[in-house]
Amino acid sequence: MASNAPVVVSSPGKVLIAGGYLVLDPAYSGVVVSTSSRFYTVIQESSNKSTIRVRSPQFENAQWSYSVGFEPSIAVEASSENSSKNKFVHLALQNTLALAGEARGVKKISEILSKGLDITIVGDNDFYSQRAQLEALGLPRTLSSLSSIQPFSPQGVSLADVHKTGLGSSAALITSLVSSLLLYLGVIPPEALKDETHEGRYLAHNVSQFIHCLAQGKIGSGFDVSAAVFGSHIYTRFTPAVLEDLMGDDEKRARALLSVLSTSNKAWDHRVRPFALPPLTRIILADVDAGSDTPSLVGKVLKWRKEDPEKANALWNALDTLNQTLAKTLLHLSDLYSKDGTLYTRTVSELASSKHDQWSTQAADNAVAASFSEAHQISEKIREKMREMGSLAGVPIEPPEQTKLLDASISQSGVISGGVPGAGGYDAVWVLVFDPVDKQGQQPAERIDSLWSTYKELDVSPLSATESKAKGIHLEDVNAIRGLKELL
Ligand SMILES: Nc1ncnc2c1ncn2[C@@H]1O[C@H](COP(=O)(O)OP(=O)(O)O)[C@@H](O)[C@H]1O
Ligand SMILES: C[C@@](O)(CCOP(=O)(O)OP(=O)(O)O)CC(=O)O
Repeated sequence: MASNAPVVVSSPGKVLIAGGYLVLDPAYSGVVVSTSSRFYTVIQESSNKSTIRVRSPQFENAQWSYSVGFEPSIAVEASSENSSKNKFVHLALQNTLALAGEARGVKKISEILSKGLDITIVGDNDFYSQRAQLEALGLPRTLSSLSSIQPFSPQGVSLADVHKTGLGSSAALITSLVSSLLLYLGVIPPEALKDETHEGRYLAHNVSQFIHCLAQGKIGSGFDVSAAVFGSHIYTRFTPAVLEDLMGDDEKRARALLSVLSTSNKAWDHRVRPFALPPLTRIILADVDAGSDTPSLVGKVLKWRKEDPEKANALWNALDTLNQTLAKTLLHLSDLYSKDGTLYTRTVSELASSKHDQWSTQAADNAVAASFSEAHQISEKIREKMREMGSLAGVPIEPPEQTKLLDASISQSGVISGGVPGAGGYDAVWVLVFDPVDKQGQQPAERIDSLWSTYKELDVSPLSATESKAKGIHLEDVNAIRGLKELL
């Protein structure tokens, strides 16, 4: 695929709307929504022989040079002149190039790299808190203010100091970087990034999943990488054993990269089942300025599960049933839309201007209203169980401050449901609102926007993301992405 035109590959961020903690266990599944906010990797040919230069122009001190050696095997070495390190980028280059060498032969890869590469990486503004930008512009923290910030806005800090919003920057970054390299080096064809079921996409998944685990130093559930590759879906994790051999030992890694990561390796047993939010709805995410440390929450919940397996398993089974019912109900709404779009569209317009506790009148003889009402009730039960898990494990999964914010949000007219994403904690919430075709009067999204921007008890800032319907990794045209070409 090496050519003079830049290769641009994007990958979306994620929100785990149901299945936090449970998704760590292959016996359960999580519902993950991919976001319109994406990471973009641009690869251009350079004139520096066997040198790879990587830039992240949104950050200070974020330019790294690597030399590539081909004898006795492919080795990517960071230049001693680099003023900072980027472990994620370095491991992605080393392992993707090594795998490409195995797949296509080292000679072929050295030919492609004979001119060197210039790589630019950027993430949409949503991945990093825009509070400082809004303040500098004198703008309130609203959805419309966010649209006035320049794309890929410079953060004025180094990567180590940036405030992340929880959309999974490292998973989206690794996935877009690995996929763009696989494409550039001719390991996968462009079709792999267009066709949802192409084998090349599965390879991009396995390689990205592995490199992300290696960079994080642990084998996580992988729902974030999976969302970056496949878009919104119901995710069941892979058994960690598939990656164990590659994790520690450099020797084994050098010998077995392709055989372990190959799509023909039956040990990859993750499952990706279709999911999408219902038509005429919109997810709205908030970054709450009160951080939580996901690994420490996870550690405590897993410790509790080990200590009190009977209670924990009963709670997890009950939660899983609710999570799967929520997914089914939301998917059923898409079916109802396909069967009778007129009824669906009219019902959404009606429900959009009333609160959830008033929907029961319509629900009696209207399947669309009944399903939305059910979705509301199930997600409230999920919140209840997540709070129960938090109090049993002694961790703030949906702490009282977040309960208050969510209750105030969900009681607005036209709001279907909400919760704390992923591991929960203090740092984020999501809500699902109606987005009707006929937009008369104040819209549900505007109600949320106004509630959050005047909310006094927590510092809440919306993100601009909606659900990405483009299924995961996407091959882009550099001219079609606002603000991208100017950064190259
Ligand atoms: N724009 C970027 N350019 C290069 N590397 C990035 C960028 N954004 C994030 N990263 C990499 O991802 C790492 C952050 O990973 P992590 O703390 O796991 O974040 P997250 O929770 O968002 O996935 C950074 O240290 C850096 O290596
Ligand atoms: C607890 C979990 O199941 C979900 C965590 O989801 P988050 O979206 O909260 O994760 P971070 O991106 O690390 O903040 C752990 C896991 O599945 O890895």
